[in-house]
Amino acid sequence: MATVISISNQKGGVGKSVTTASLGIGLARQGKKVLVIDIDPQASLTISLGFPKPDVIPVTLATVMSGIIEDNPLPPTAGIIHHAEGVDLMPASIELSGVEISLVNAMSRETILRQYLETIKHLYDHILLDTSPSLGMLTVNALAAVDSVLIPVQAEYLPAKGLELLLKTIARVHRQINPHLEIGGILPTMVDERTNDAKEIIESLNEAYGSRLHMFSHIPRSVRASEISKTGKSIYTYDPRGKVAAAYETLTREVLSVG
Ligand SMILES: Nc1ncnc2c1ncn2[C@@H]1O[C@H](COP(=O)(O)OP(=O)(O)OP(=O)(O)O)[C@@H](O)[C@H]1O
Repeated sequence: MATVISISNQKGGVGKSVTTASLGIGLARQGKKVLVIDIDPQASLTISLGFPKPDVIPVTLATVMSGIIEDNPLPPTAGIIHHAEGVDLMPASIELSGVEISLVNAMSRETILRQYLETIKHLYDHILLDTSPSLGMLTVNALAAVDSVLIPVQAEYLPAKGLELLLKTIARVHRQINPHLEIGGILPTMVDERTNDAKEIIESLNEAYGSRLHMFSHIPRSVRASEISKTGKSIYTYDPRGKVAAAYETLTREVLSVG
């Protein structure tokens, strides 16, 4: 039965999609069966895994979730695409923003995604959810369905209030909808190792959260990593000897070691 992790932060551009793809493919390279699910209507994970036009994909997460909302579910594996580097992908498209609106009036609106995962969890070792930069109903659906949340934080500005808001939302979902929900930890991303600013931000993240949250080893910034979304490849094939590939391999080991 799969462990389910969401990669979440309502701040945009912090490395959620790159982390989901790199951790997912990292786990697949360790022989694990992995499904990555794109829960962002902007579909950046889908695009970065080599589908530049998500709106022409016939079955996406939007179709799957609509089926459950309308009480007419698709077969469990419908729409799942196999990526050349060993992971399965449930793609997103802009139609997901319509699903988010229809969720408002849906019965069991917080658990539609959880209902979907219950039908496919037995097929995988790990399921990773790439959430959108918001704390709306789609993200609540993700938090309601997962075992843990991994929080990428861009080590460029102090995250301060935004992170508190995310932690409060996680605490509320934990209390009201998903008592199994845990915080896996904070992942500092895009760390410019040459600057003192980045080191100071990692230190202040440690001071503020280190005593109550796990801090994963950081992911450095690299030009090669900023290029991968256009290639449809993972960092392991695009820049195999680079420091970002090595850092995501370390993250993969850290995630495996906590189960
Ligand atoms: N380690 C890195 N070094 C350099 N650039 C990176 C790195 N990781 C991600 N990027 C770049 O930063 C940008 C944002 O990354 P990504 O799309 O993963 O963030 P996101 O949090 O998923 O964004 P959104 O909130 O819009 O979904 C992308 O252009 C990506 O290529």
